Amino acid sequence: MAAGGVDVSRRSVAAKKDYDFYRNGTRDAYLPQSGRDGERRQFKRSNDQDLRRNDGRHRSRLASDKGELREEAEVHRPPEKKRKFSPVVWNVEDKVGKAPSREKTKSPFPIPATDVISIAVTAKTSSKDQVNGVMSPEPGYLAHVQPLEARLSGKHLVDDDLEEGQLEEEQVIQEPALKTSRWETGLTSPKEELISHSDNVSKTSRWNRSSLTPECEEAMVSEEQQCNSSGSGSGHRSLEKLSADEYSEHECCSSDHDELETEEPASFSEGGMNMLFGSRSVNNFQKLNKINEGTYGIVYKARDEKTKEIVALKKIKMKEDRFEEEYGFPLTSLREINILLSCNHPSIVNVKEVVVGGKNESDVYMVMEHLEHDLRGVMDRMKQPFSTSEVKCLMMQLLEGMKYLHTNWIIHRDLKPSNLLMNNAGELKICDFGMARQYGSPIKPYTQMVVTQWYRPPELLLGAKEYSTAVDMWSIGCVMAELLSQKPLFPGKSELDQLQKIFAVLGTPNEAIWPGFSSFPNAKAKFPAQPYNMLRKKFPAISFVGGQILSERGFDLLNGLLTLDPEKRLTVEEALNHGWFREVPLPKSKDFMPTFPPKR
Ligand SMILES: Nc1ncnc2c1ncn2[C@@H]1O[C@H](COP(=O)(O)OP(=O)(O)OP(=O)(O)O)[C@@H](O)[C@H]1O
Repeated sequence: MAAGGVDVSRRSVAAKKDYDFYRNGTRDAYLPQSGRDGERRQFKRSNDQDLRRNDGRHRSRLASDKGELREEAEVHRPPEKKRKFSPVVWNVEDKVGKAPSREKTKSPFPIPATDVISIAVTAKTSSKDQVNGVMSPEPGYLAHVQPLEARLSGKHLVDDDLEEGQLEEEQVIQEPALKTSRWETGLTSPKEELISHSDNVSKTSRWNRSSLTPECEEAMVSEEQQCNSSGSGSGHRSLEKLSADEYSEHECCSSDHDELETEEPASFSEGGMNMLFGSRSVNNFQKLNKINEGTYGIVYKARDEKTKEIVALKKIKMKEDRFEEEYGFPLTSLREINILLSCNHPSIVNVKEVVVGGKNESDVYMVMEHLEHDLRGVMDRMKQPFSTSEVKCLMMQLLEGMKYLHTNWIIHRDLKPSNLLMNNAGELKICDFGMARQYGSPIKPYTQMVVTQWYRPPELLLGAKEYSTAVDMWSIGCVMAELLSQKPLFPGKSELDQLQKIFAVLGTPNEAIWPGFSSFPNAKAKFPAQPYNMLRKKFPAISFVGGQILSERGFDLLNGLLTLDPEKRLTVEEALNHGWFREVPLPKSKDFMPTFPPKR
């Protein structure tokens, strides 16, 4: 194989042999029928097209041509999913760019002013950027809690009064609308239908935009400063300016700082978000010990005094300094609560309710099911890596959870071992949805400053602004590698170092390997030429020293997840259907997964 000029495209038949060599280090070692390509071919026969659509991987085909988009949009509607709550609605008003109508959105419930807890959701423009919302005066138990954005959205779910002409264009462009939300199987109750709206939402809000897609989520609260204030936020800088010691901590990741940078400037009037009316007090819980402290919250183990159930309480860290550019309730937490309240899957941590109180009356806590461990802690304490069948058990659960999210148009954007909880019943659950967001079509530019650096895919490191579910699949590949070897695969010290580490193992890409690579903003950096894929060396099929081995199929799955070109990277469906999970050793039953002593 000629170095540097090899087309290793998985779609290129002509280059297949070279490609096999590139992937495996040797031509002979690759057995297509038993490997992933075999699996993928088999899998694709059935519904490859649908899967790709469900997985948002066809984004590059979403051109601006309206006719084309209509066609795409029609097939984009995801299947209905079982969720805890049906409607999650963002700026439904904005589809026609009109100011909200108070008549239509007034809550039918009388709101006792004294009982309302007001939380300022603010951002760059501080006290100006506040949104009001009111939840119904029902008890704050989960079954009655409406997703927060819905409470904030300030608009009836379906605006029947919209003029046809006004909607038409948006419908053509962005069919998978939340107007007919993917979670909306019909409006379930008057309470869900009616969302009160603040008098204070400005007509000139930048969120009054014409979008019906799930990205409307962005529209509800200003978020510009979320990332910059975060202790772990890395902020976006060019690769050239980065040096290794700028990353003192590997867990650097920031929020959607610039996701709305193309939006109009915010203009909001004063207000409060009266969203927690009726929520229980945190005094109903006895705090037992602090489990962990993250960027956005402090997590406690606690006991529900009433039910005696052990739970995890995540206290949302408020941005308290009014003179800072942002203060108030962090958008990331709002997103996290909303998404987690909506999700219902065994591999996704269950948020039971939101409670308030504590030292400050306005403290907000998420009440979650409690899991004893996270994978980071477990791996740090294990004497040897998980066995192959244990890795399969964990990977299956992770992929099932991710399939649920991707099918519901949610990208997690921060998958890493510390965000994968595990209990002594062998269950794995995905947590920390602070970075998660919904996506839609056409894909809009999002911030690339997501995903903790070690688990961040090359397209983000190279500066891609348009991305989708493939970013999670890369992180899953990194997690799989770490589960097998018990050490991080790409522990980069800076973004540049991160890319160099990736290319050193997977090969330096070029236009043949990854069409479009050279047009990424950060692709101009001089990367050392590495023409071969060295991944197999790290995960050998045979070990003479008794180390972990990875079968041909296992390697094929790992290599498919860690594919540089996101267009060619495995989708969650493809990964789940991979033959590795069906070959011996089979995935271990959860009942037989190892248990671990509690953390000290
Ligand atoms: N439901 C839970 N049960 C037990 N432990 C949990 C639970 N949720 C979170 N934790 C622990 O708390 C840690 C931090 O939680 P989480 O990641 O949600 O906080 P965060 O502030 O968003 O963190 P980050 O800084 O990564 O964004 C997790 O890594 C995990 O160890």
